[in-house]
Amino acid sequence: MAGAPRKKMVGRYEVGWTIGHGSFGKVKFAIDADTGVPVAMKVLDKATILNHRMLQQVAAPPSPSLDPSTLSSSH
Ligand SMILES: Nc1ncnc2c1ncn2[C@@H]1O[C@H](COP(=O)(O)OP(=O)(O)OP(=O)(O)O)[C@@H](O)[C@H]1O
Repeated sequence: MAGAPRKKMVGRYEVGWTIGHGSFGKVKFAIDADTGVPVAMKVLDKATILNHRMLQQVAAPPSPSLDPSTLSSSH
């Protein structure tokens, strides 16, 4: 018996399907497992980060602006 499919977790976020694609990677639907709040999680392409010298920004300490944005009705 295979059982239920494994949930992919990134930190406290349960990652789901791909919502869209942008210039720097893709955006995934995710749920904050602690609160149940749905968010949009941007997944950056490693090669693009290196090419654009964005590594310092990505490695910076977490700040509110780096948190996955809450899904908005504008998208
Ligand atoms: N907060 C969000 N809620 C719902 N969907 C989103 C959200 N943010 C992004 N998306 C979806 O993901 C797609 C890609 O978004 P993303 O921000 O990566 O690209 P972008 O708008 O082209 O900006 P960038 O130039 O930074 O790549 C959007 O077109 C939209 O479909």
